[in-house]
Amino acid sequence: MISVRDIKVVFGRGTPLQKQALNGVSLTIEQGSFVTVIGSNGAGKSTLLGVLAGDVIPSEGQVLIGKNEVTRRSTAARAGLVARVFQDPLTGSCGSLSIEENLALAARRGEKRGLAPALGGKRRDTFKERIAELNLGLENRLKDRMDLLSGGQRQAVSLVMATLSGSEVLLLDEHTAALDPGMAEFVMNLTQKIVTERKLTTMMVTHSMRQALDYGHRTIMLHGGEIVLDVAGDNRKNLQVEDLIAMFRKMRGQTLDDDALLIG
Ligand SMILES: Nc1ncnc2c1ncn2[C@@H]1O[C@H](COP(=O)(O)OP(=O)(O)OP(=O)(O)O)[C@@H](O)[C@H]1O
Repeated sequence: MISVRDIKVVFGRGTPLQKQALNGVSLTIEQGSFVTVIGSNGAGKSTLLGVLAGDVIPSEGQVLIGKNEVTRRSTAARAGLVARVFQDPLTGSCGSLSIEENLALAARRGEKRGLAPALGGKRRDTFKERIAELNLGLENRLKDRMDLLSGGQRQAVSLVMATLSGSEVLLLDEHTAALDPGMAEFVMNLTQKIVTERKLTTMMVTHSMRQALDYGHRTIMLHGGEIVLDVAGDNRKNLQVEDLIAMFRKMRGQTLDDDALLIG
């Protein structure tokens, strides 16, 4: 479960560039619920993920992950609670380490022990099984360096890594935006499968209105650091991509020139 209460974030306080990125955001996401997050550029989406991951410490408000109050805990201190997959396939895994070394590190996230014991025979078998489930043939390449993989393969492995330490919260920051459409769909279907099987409480930021409505249980829209739309159930089922685009237009008070991008 994730619960944020009246979160306020101000960047560059007291400078001419002062920016209120989040302005009193409150949100509760039940255990196992998958929420998609949309909003125009600068709406505060990444800042909200940062508040949950620990990159951004809010000036006001409270963040709870499960029963843990983590508002002021560093990213490292909450690493065992929260897993994250980024837009750039090169972020979040280490290119110069092998696939299995990356998996071993991910399995030990939030712990202090070294790498060596993490790569014992039993662990290796588990990694092999988990990677084989991707059906990408990577189970025979566990000793290959991570930077030999394509962007899509790397995101698929990153998703497996995100589930290895037992974190119950998964944060996805436009994790398919850099992939070609076919690979993006593969990674999205994989995401849905992993989230459902492992009952992960998930928040996914996307610029694709289609993805926002097709995946998950609930959609929120941020604008100007505030939640301006929060839909689930039948209300969400009845919502069309065109409705979301119309809301974007209304919020921005202008015609979008990148509708095609948003629909994709
Ligand atoms: N570290 C920072 N220092 C100063 N301003 C920041 C910082 N991070 C974000 N901002 C500002 O806060 C606002 C919200 O940014 P944020 O990155 O959360 O938006 P976003 O909705 O993720 O946008 P995008 O879709 O463009 O990624 C923006 O005006 C941004 O310029």
